[in-house]
Amino acid sequence: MLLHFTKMHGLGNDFMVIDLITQRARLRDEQIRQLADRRFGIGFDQLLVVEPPRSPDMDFRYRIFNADGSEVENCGNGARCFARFVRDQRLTHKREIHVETAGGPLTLVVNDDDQVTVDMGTPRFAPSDLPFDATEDRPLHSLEVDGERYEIGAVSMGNPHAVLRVDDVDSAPVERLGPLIERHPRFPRRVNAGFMQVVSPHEIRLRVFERGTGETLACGTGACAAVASGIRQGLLESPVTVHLRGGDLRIEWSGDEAPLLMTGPAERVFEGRIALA
Ligand SMILES: N[C@@H](CCC[C@H](N)C(=O)O)C(=O)O
Repeated sequence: MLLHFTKMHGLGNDFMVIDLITQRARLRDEQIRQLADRRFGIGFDQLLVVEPPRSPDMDFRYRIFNADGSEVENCGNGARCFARFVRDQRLTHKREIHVETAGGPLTLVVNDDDQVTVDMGTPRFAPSDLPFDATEDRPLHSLEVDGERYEIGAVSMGNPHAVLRVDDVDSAPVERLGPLIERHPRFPRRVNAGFMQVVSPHEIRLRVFERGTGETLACGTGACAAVASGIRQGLLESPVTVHLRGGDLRIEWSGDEAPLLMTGPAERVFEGRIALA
């Protein structure tokens, strides 16, 4: 069968987006890995799937798969692309869109300048929310990696994040530590590893080694988690501009139970049809 797809990106974090409301398909893990391959397939960091909602209060169900085929709870850059996709495909005309994800409900708002603001919900720090093997909920946890001790913030944005503060993201050992943190035994479902450089209370630089994908040019939930961890540690104040290798995001969070808002662009690159085996 031929499956219609759209290739999109949010700050260079790239996606294959498929509409499973007007089309039918069931993708196996190995098919997702093959489609994600940048030489033998289409190439993407995540596959985003649009489905009908299960709850009548929601507009869509939004499912996310990493390049390794694993299904995950949330994807921030993907959420902005999702909003743009459902409007471009005329699946909705709404500017405020409510979606179900495996990590909880999200509200996506398409602004007049076509940037998208996502209400990402409230950051969670309890170790059991990630999950993370630790007895206390603390701003920083000591983690031994490759014989060295690091202080990390543990944050759930629906999906799990470990945030490590570094002096300079350009020289940070992302390629070496990223995979070790991702698969650290204290994170039983693996984790996304963020490397945050604080530039000022309102500005950070960030690189993220993503669970199931590797380092990406930008990670939306990673940006939210880094800012939430930085605010909790008293290093940052809302709003915060996050400089990622693919561009900038604006994050606002007034703390405690307040929702965290992420604003940034969403771009369509091309459309195509692919034969599924
Ligand atoms: N790129 C995403 C995050 C995608 C999921 C992540 N790799 C995970 O496994 O949790 C973003 O923009 O948030």
